[in-house]
Amino acid sequence: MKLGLIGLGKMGINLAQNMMRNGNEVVGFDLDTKLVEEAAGYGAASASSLEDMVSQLPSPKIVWVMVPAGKPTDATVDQLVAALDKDDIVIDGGNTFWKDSLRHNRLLTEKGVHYFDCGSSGGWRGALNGGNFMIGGDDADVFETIRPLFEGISQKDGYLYTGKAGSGHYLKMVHNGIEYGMMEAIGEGFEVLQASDFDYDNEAVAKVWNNGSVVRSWLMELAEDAFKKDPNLDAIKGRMHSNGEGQWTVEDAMDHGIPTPVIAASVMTRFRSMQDDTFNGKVVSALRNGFGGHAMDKS
Ligand SMILES: O=C(O)[C@H](O)[C@@H](O)[C@H](O)[C@H](O)COP(=O)(O)O
Repeated sequence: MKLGLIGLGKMGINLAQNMMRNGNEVVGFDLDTKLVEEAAGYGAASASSLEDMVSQLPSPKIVWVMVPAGKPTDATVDQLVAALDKDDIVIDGGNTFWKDSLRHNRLLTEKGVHYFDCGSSGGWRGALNGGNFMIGGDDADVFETIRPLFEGISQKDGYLYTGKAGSGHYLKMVHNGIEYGMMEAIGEGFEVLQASDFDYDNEAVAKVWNNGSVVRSWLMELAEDAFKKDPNLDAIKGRMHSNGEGQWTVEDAMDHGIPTPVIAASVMTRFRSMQDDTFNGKVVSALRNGFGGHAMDKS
């Protein structure tokens, strides 16, 4: 099929190649013209604006949005509401917060445009070679018209139509909550090994665990790769950025009264990692000193 792709960053440009390799025609658009040229080098048709991209598509038009979640996706959806017509299709492949997806669904549906919220997993490698997709959307029949696209760009059994709008991005949010907890457990385990009385080779440990152990996994393979390049990760800081999905998972769990201590702790640990010092620590230190005369480290 022929479709427009907005957002040719590291996910989008790889997805474009994957789509074209699987028999689709892609019209690529990005605010960065260099990325549009790069996509053209892989065989995508170029668009100079979102409207130009839309004008190059046959009806019903299919547009895949692959821009950062939040304001950039909001702005893109607003433009698409203006540029598209009844029966056109929008697929948001980004990590949009599911309640924003519901709002986007409302905006597009009012115009008769079908909306699919698609959680995309597997990183840039998956986008390029076969990814994993969780797709929500109110109209199951319309999903059938875009199923062949997912059949081509996914790993075998690597996509799922999850039901009504919002359910795709919701599922991806929970996936990422799990991802936070798994990575935190791996990180903690290696920190214990680092501090132990024994002399472990991190790469060798990750490697042996990747061959038949219960904790073998893609994340452990990525750990093995990282330790191979830098045995004690001396070149990087332990600051853990986050895009929000772990936090959203915990917030939604709390709304439902569901305890998620592992995911919650992993979110808090990420936040703590971004601070050089804490006011909390200063307060506790001052209190210990107050009641027990315990030592305080001066700043
Ligand atoms: O499944 C995936 O392929 C990843 O989860 C991907 O979506 C992305 O790398 C995360 O959004 C990072 O999320 P954090 O920045 O919150 O760790």
